[in-house]
Amino acid sequence: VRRHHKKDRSLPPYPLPPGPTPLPIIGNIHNVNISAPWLTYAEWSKVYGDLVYSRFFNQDVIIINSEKIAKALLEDRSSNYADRPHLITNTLFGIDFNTALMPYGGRWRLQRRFFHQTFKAESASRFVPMQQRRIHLLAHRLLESPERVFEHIHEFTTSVIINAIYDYDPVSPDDPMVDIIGRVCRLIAAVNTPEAAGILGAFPIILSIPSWFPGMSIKRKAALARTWARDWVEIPFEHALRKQNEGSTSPAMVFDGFREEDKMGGGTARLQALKDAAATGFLAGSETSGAALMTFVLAMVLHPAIQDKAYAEIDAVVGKERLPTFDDRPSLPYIDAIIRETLRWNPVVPLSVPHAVVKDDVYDGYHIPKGATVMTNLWSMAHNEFKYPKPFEFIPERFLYSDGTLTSDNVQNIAFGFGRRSCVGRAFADVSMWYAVATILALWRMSFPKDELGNDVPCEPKWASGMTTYPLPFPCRFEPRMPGMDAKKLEELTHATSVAV
Ligand code: HEM
Repeated sequence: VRRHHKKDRSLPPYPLPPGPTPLPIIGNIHNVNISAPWLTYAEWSKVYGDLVYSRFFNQDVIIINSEKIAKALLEDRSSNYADRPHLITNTLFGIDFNTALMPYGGRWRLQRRFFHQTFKAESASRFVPMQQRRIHLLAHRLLESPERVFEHIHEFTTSVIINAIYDYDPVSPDDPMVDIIGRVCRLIAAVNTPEAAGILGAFPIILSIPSWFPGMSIKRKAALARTWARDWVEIPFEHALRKQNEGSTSPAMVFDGFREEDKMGGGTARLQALKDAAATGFLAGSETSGAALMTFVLAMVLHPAIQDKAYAEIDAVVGKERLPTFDDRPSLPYIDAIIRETLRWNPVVPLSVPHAVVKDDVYDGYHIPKGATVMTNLWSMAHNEFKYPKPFEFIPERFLYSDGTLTSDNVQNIAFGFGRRSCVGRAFADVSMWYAVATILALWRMSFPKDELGNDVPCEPKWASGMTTYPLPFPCRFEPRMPGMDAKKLEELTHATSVAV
């Protein structure tokens, strides 16, 4: 009774934002569509408005469904919303080194600085020749085995980021270095479900049950994940150290970090921060860009008329004697409109990465409690029908003025988040996406497979669910657009394509 009264006395003077009525103990978790929670939150916003309060077990959760509120809180009051939720599962699985998941503070700042010095737009431009080289390799792979398009996309996105971070150039789609990271991510994705995270967060005592106890296999898998996570941090870093000692002159995040260390005098904590940031970047950069490109392929297969418009633009500007280079970008606005629409149509990180509130706040007469988890519903913002009429349709023209030039809406927030924790790899991702989209459209016509009468056999794509969402591999056809295309002709085309700087 005393506790109850004490709680009453300390009730905030402002009400919490409106939201669904929670059940005792579990809160609102039973109402959420676990495979696509952003859809539930979008539904809630229709009933309760763009700022919604809910509770998952004992955790306060604030959901932001509009760009206006996201800017007001995450950007205008950025330091108060730059924390991340403290999840017990991050330590359990050995991924608490990850820049994207770590609390706001000195350790995060150090890691973010390493990212910034390598991936800010001026520095990221050093990677353009490497990105161009790897996209030409993707073109060759597509010519050899077009039916493995999604594997080739995965190889492209992982290879550009692992090159940019560690100066490591994978030689095949199943390169062992790439798999060092892939295997731990697959293991964690399989066991670290939102339900497991919610229950373990609310009742951490469960973790004191021995791992041999029925139902506690999560502890055994977590021990394996911790070992593999150490390999993920150490093994690629050792490769970069070797390359540095051999005198490599390629640009790479780890080398930039070493140079910074020489200036600052180094130190164990700084070296560890560099290792941890590098390992984070590999994960953060590969799956997201791959997800966006898989969405692009689906959109193209569904919209042959959009491909035709893109072909007309590319043929007029680039011609058929070479492939697009980054220098062509200003003359190819329709390609950029397609990329923006891809990122809007299916924001690949639909709920962004959750933020957390540093201290109590008041917004628009509502109390935002300290420690609350903040979900930024980027999906809702991307499907705001006032800003984007017919939001479920794929319409690149919404980003073009009637004279064909690009509008000022570059969907950066919707794709890459708001405030101090927004994506630090956006400039690099932007170039990789541009190269992939422009080169694929220069070379290929994409469609659904055909039946014996030559009609399209469309399929209903299934979507991956998790922190990133994208269409799972689906059957599609890649036919060369240029007559007589073979390995020799492609080689001539890539040879004729000067390296953009
Ligand atoms: C199309 C590709 C990409 C998309 C859509 C994307 C999207 C995002 C989003 C939505 C966030 C969360 C922002 C927030 O918390 O408000 C994020 C964070 C982050 N991204 Fe990306 N990203 C992409 C590519 C990359 C690349 C290539 C890198 C590495 C160079 C990268 C590194 C990071 C890091 C380190 C964070 C955490 C930032 C922090 O917590 O301070 N991302 N990204």
